[in-house]
Amino acid sequence: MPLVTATRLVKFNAGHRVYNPAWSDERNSATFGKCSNPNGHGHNYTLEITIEGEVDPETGYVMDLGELKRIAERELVQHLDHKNLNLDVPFMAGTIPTTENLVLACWRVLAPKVAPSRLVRLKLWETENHYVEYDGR
Ligand SMILES: Nc1nc2c(c(=O)[nH]1)N=C([C@H](O)[C@H](O)COP(=O)(O)OP(=O)(O)OP(=O)(O)O)CN2
Repeated sequence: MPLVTATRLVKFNAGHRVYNPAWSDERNSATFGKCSNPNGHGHNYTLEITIEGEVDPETGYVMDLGELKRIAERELVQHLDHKNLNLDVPFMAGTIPTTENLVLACWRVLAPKVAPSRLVRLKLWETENHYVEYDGR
């Protein structure tokens, strides 16, 4: 059977301070620049979620993208939206809240929830100018 991918976007906004707590303020500032501002800053994030599977002959769907939206909102968005990524989000605890660490955390949370489809790619936009991608490797 052919495998088809399907993608759903979800959006959330969140604040963070990008810094390594084991470092001095000077080293954080030299490494992370304005992103290490002690009072934080915020972003409007867009997460592109791509799943893969066989097309169900009865529905014509790989997976209902409305159902994928509901899963993503329940598992991710409600925990991230209007939150401080350094303080409020249990699945980000102990990590520097970079886009890379956030996409890895989103993968760990979401991958087990989309069966029998398979999560094959997450693309996370932090600003309109940059994004990271992860495919589970
Ligand atoms: N590899 C990464 N690099 C950077 C990350 C990251 O998560 N991974 N994050 C940041 C900061 O969070 C920063 O807030 C990004 O904002 P900004 O520099 O304003 O980003 P833009 O690309 O939109 O703006 P430009 O003016 O075009 O730089 C930095 N680096």
